[in-house]
Amino acid sequence: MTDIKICGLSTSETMDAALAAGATHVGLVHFAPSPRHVSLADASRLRAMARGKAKTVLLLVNAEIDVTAAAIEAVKPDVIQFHGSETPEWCELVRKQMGLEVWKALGVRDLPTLEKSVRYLGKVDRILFDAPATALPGGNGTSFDWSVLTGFDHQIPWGLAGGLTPANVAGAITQTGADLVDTSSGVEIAPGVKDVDLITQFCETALGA
Ligand SMILES: O=C(O)c1ccccc1NCC(=O)[C@H](O)[C@H](O)COP(=O)(O)O
Repeated sequence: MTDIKICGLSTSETMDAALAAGATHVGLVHFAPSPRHVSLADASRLRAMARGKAKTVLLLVNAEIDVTAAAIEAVKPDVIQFHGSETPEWCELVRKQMGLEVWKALGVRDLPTLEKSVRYLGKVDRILFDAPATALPGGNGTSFDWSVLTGFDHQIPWGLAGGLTPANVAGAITQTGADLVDTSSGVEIAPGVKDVDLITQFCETALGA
């Protein structure tokens, strides 16, 4: 069965919807320029709702070490997702020092980008293949050409992100064989405004694929 991450949750109502619909992972964005940014206090409150029901993924972008440590200490996520230009060495350091699951997002343009992921082998728990950064490092609602994934020798568990919606997620799973699908703007009615019905539809469709 494919794991499902609903990213960029910021309200109790939409967190409840994601948990009720069967999301395996819920994402909290702590990155001030994002319309989905949540404070550490709000992230901690939302994290408590998910405890024991889904894994909480805290998302940071090129954060300094003190900010990273403070965020992990405050929110106590199950997973930290790095969505900037964090190096394999940085990911490994955080994974060892903080003792939690570490994911690295990579914006995919072509096969060489996929090949870059191998540098993270043994240093992260999952690679998230996303569309390349545009206005924001992620959460832009754009897809990449999934055909580059065909035949690639994945050495690290991976997930698929970028422009996934209730309408295309089943096809994405069938085409790519992703172990995890991740959506943010595909379940929104405006940037940062999640919709309960779209969250439910996305999860139902992904679970049925
Ligand atoms: O969601 C954001 O606002 C965001 C901001 C900065 C870095 C990453 C961000 N999101 C990361 C995610 O994991 C998204 O779910 C992923 O990029 C897919 O987004 P979308 O194409 O909107 O479904």
